[in-house]
Amino acid sequence: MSDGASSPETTTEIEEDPHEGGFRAHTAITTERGGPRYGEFSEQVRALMDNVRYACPPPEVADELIEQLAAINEKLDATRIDEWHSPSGTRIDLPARGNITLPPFEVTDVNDDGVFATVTFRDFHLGGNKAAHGGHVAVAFDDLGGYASAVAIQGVCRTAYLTVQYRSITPLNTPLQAHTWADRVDGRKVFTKGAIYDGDRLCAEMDALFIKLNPGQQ
Ligand SMILES: CCCCCCCC(=O)SCCNC(=O)CCNC(=O)[C@H](O)C(C)(C)COP(=O)(O)OP(=O)(O)OC[C@H]1O[C@@H](n2cnc3c(N)ncnc32)[C@H](O)[C@@H]1OP(=O)(O)O
Repeated sequence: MSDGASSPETTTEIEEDPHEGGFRAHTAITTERGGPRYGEFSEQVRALMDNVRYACPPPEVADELIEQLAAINEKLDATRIDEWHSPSGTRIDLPARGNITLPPFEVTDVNDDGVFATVTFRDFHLGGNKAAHGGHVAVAFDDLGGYASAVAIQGVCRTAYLTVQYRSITPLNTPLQAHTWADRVDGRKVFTKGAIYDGDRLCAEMDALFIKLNPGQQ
């Protein structure tokens, strides 16, 4: 029995050696984890997060929702698995690789000029007065910057620092153009830049350092 708040005791570890450092698992990339409806499932969770951000449930509705959510959490708790085999983060066919903790993005191109993506901040990502929260903007940059760094240096990187210049309001529920690229590589260091635009308008810029992990490095 679980209260649904946290339940690591039920997380199933799969017996193999899935880890060689960083984010890299030995497990195969597959778009089949979670089944054919995992994308719909993720979208329902995102819709829940959006609705909760704006919801003001009257007490009787809250009573009902608490029961329903507790039942859902109990059901989900029973399906927990280790991070390497979880579909979230590995479903490369879905927005943000199926990771609902990231603002949903779709990578449109990866080439010598870097990574190009469309990112949409949703109601859940509200900072205030219809604008995206700056932290969520940084999350998008971290992931897409990490991607550009990994491509540039052909290895897994971790963020050493990441700064964001917020140039103008980043709107919600608007497909925005994101671009991240390796500006300079020096040994294991990838100096990476990024920008998010709403059409011609610059919303934010990133200046970051990603470090290529050594073999086995966490
Ligand atoms: C596709 C999916 C993409 C997903 C991307 C998501 C990325 C993330 O969010 S990672 C999570 C956030 N980051 C972290 O938790 C990292 C925590 N920090 C660390 O683990 C370590 O400090 C780490 C790995 C960054 C560097 O440590 P280590 O490998 O020992 O390197 P270290 O020898 O200290 O430094 C290497 C070089 O970088 C430089 N350096 C390291 N950190 C910094 C820094 N913050 N500022 C400036 N320079 C730095 C060092 O001076 C050194 O330079 P040089 O080679 O010229 O002497």
